[in-house]
Amino acid sequence: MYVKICGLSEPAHVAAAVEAGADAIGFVMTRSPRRVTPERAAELAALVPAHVLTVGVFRGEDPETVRAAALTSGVRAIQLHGRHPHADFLALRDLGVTLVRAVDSGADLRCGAYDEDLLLVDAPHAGSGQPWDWAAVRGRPSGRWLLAGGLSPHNVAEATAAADPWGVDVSSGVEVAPGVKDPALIEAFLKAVRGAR
Ligand SMILES: O=C(O)c1ccccc1N[C@@H]1O[C@H](COP(=O)(O)O)[C@@H](O)[C@H]1O
Repeated sequence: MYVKICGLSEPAHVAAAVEAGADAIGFVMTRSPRRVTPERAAELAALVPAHVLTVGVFRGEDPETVRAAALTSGVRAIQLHGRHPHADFLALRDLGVTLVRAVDSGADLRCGAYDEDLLLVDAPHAGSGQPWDWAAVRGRPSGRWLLAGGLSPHNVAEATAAADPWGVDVSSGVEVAPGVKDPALIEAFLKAVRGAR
């Protein structure tokens, strides 16, 4: 099971996620309690070994703004929330990074329908930490897709059993306060996922 830990802003928490075995690490570069500047994301991304994917998270920004932030930060993937049109994914294709389309369950759930590489199926309010009806998407997404939205060390096994995703993504569920990660919760999340299958 592929695991992304999102919304990191401190070197110690990046190290904790890498040490725990995360496959991908996200830096939020849009309005959020977890927001980091592209320059800060670059400092954090430099601490991440090559086998771990670095992801810049955006919501609703135009492709040129996303492009500039991705180039400054050096992230190797771009995650777009907010029902971006297909044209926005095509406009970023030449960057040569992994493109992640983040949607709620009412969207087109075919990974690749917008020329993205990964699909992320999230709660209606991304980053809110609110669990939702994960079972409702079981069997609907196609291709490589991540389940997100209200996951935590306590419920991720239940969520993966319900939705049968290719991977999972967590932010609030490994925090002690909005934007404040807890290394012990990051480790517990990875253990819960790896033990879930
Ligand atoms: O984390 C945020 O604040 C955020 C802001 C804007 C877009 C996406 C955001 N986070 C993403 O939300 C999901 C799940 O978060 P949670 O575990 O429910 O808190 C995850 O993909 C984050 O990347």
